[in-house]
Amino acid sequence: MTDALILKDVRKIYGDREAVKGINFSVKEGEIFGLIGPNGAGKTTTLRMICTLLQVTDGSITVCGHDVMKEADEVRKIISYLPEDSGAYKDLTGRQYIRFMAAFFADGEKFQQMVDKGIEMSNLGDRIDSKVSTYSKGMMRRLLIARAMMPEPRLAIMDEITSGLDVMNAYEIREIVRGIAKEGVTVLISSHNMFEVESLCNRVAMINHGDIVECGTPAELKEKYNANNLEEVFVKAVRK
Ligand SMILES: Nc1ncnc2c1ncn2[C@@H]1O[C@H](COP(=O)(O)OP(=O)(O)OP(=O)(O)O)[C@@H](O)[C@H]1O
Repeated sequence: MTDALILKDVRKIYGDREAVKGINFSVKEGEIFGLIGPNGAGKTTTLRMICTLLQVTDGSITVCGHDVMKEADEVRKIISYLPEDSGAYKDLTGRQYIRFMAAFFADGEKFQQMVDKGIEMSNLGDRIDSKVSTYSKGMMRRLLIARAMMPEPRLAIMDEITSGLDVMNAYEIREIVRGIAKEGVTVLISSHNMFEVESLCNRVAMINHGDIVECGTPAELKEKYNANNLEEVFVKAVRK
């Protein structure tokens, strides 16, 4: 398997604060990879650098062979990013929102294909014609994931996709993410919920205070630390 994403010695400095301290990890094509760590660890900063939304202070990031600094336009064509706090225009219906967003990417037949795919993926049934302002958090998240997947990215990046959702909705979103990966899309998620990541991700990198403290499959890490779950691994790894 080739690497869809490679980070080499990546640093981010905000003013006098070093938020990301020279991190290294790579994500293989078709993997679901989790970047996990507590609040303020540097997850969002890392995702935003990968998405070309933040300048990298030092080091390099390559997405499917393209350098995020030197080939930002190429990178933007092959990724999608779903920020944690993203929303949709509340006065539009789900269908209108999907059509509005698809128009940025395509026209003619391709536009219609994109809209059909988005509507199917959102799985909103009749509610696709209700105003977004009437959607539950779970429905909103499904609509946003559908929007993010419409342009068929090679790398889908999602920040805390299940935060604020109840058990059923979070379960459903994880199923959608598994489906996306089955279609061959590489998925990078961030989360502070270590239990959810364990069941969803092929591999994880644990980040704490801007440093990667561990990286591997959940099974490898649990064995290495003789731990029952990733939360225990994390606690043991940061105490090393
Ligand atoms: N624009 C900014 N200016 C200055 N410091 C920032 C800025 N954005 C983030 N930081 C700091 O960088 C560090 C990493 O923040 P980041 O948001 O990347 O963490 P995170 O792991 O995503 O946390 P959370 O789970 O709370 O979203 C924190 O100490 C944060 O306060």
